[in-house]
Amino acid sequence: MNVVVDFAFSRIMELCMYDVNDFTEGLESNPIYYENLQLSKSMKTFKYICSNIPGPGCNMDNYVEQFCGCNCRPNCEPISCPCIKQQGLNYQNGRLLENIICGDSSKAILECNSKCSCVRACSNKLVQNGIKYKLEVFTVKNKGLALRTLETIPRGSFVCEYAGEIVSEEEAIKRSKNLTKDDMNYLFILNEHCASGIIQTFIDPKYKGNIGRMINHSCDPNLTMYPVRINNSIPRLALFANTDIERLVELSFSYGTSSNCDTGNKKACYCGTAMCTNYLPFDTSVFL
Ligand SMILES: C[S@@+](CC[C@H](N)C(=O)[O-])C[C@H]1O[C@@H](n2cnc3c(N)ncnc32)[C@H](O)[C@@H]1O
Repeated sequence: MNVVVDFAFSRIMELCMYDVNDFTEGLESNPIYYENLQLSKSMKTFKYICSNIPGPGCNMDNYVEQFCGCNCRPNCEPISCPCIKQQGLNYQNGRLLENIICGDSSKAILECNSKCSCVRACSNKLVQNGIKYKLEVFTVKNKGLALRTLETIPRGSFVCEYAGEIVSEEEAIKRSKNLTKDDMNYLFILNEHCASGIIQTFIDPKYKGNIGRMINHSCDPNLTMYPVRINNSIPRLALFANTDIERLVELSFSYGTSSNCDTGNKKACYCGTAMCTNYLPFDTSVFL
């Protein structure tokens, strides 16, 4: 009991002492700095969270711990661990497997969970252990704020999640209705194609979110997003390096493929890559 109290006390002390320029308010294991930035109005009421939380309309039934745990100790072996055997191997040496990076985007990534007996450093626990690389928020012409790395990130490494409030479709539509062409859009709609149809997950880090909300779109991105499941069926949107990323390079992922709107909401893309399609991808389904 004392240990728990001591731990809680030292955590409170840590939080009281976090650097004022730490975007994560001391909540991530490494501070993520931003200096001399013009923060938009919405940033002043923004609350940092490390991973998804249920927002308005979220189905709480999906939030309970749903998966069984393994009894592997201390680490999991691919041939014997039931979690790995269920969905296949995901990581090797702390990186996403090459065959997943090279295109098996349909593979379900299931990590060991809080019911498992394996250690925190288990080879099947990566996303849940949080951000490892030193990152920095900075400003880019025409794109607003952005995120870059302060150290080299090898291909296949986990960088961060795109985390926010999980909201219902109705709430997503409500939040999108008031957006003008000039507003930044943070709502991400994940469409997962499965045997029973398309499962949609609406993640909005506008008011409550993690550092992933600072990452801009690129038509030739250096990060790729994979849905990862840990304790329940709600996907965590994990961003992995799809190439070696040098120090000070801006991090980017593709917001999607569709730019199928003629609603006047089309927004110019300033990713500046040779592959640029000139417009940001745009999912019209919630902009009715
Ligand atoms: C998730 S936010 C990214 C962080 C944002 N730049 C900020 O300052 O908070 C998405 C918004 O950033 C801007 N953005 C992202 N990528 C862009 C790009 N390639 N070109 C132009 N604007 C971009 C758009 O306004 C978009 O709606």
